[in-house]
Amino acid sequence: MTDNIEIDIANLGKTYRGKKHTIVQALKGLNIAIRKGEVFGFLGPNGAGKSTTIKILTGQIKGSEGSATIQGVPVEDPTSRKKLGYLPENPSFYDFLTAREYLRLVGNAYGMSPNAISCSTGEVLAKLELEHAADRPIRGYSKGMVQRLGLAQAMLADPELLILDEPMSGLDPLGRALVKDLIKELKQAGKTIFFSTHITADVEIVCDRVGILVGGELKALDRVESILDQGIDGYRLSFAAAEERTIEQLVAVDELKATLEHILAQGGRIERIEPLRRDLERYFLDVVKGTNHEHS
Ligand SMILES: Nc1ncnc2c1ncn2[C@@H]1O[C@H](COP(=O)(O)OP(=O)(O)OP(=O)(O)O)[C@@H](O)[C@H]1O
Repeated sequence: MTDNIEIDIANLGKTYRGKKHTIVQALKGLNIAIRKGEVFGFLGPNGAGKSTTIKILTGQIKGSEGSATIQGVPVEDPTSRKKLGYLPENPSFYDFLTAREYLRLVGNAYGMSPNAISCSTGEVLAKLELEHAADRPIRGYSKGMVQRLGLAQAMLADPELLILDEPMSGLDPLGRALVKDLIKELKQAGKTIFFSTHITADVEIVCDRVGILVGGELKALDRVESILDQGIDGYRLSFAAAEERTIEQLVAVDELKATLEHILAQGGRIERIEPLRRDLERYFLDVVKGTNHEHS
């Protein structure tokens, strides 16, 4: 293990034993090393094993095989969670409390001083645009407000590492944009963020790397930039045949060379070659359907 690894997941497996002796292999031989300061998107369809991984990392359940460490400390050891902020998949709170009262409870659990709790509460409520509702019981909050309070409590103790299970879930477009900006801000402050989602657009904008989990197995692991660079599906070619107006044509990757040679041989003029990039959504669908075999 090197010093700049924040989360190290090695050969992690999880088997659930269900009713009537059914067995669900939710995770199989998972290997991921998350670097300090990295924003990592853990992408996968429903039932892929994302929450299972996160529950193991946060000590709520035990893996069946392999190991996981946070800052070198095994996740079975509660001290591994000292500098961790966590947002569960469906956060729920004592809804008779107000947000401010709830955050005081969380701050106490982190061992923060009353002064630090009060300062940080003001900051996180402002960042998540919940100031106006800070002194209202949580029971009156909308779903999006509850989700934002979940993020506020994860950030309260200014943790070095944030593990967020579907942070954009239940948020409207404004809420999603707010959370994406927040993740970018946390990254700039040097935090490490590991978050799960099944929405590729969330990953494309804020993540450095993405891991795609399907049926408990990691099917792809790469930098978002590299995925977007590799993914050229074809070209939009603009050319003018001798003395004629510009024509646009879609050309497959393996036909580009021959098409260009043909146009030039006929005395045509190439005006523009625009690569048609495969976005992360397309890449994700290809991986999930098993048509993409680029692993790294
Ligand atoms: N306590 C449990 N007992 C039995 N099977 C379980 C249990 N928890 C999860 N599973 C099964 O393990 C698999 C992985 O579930 P998990 O919740 O980790 O997926 P996920 O990727 O988080 O899905 P989603 O995006 O729907 O939240 C699923 O087949 C699920 O049914």
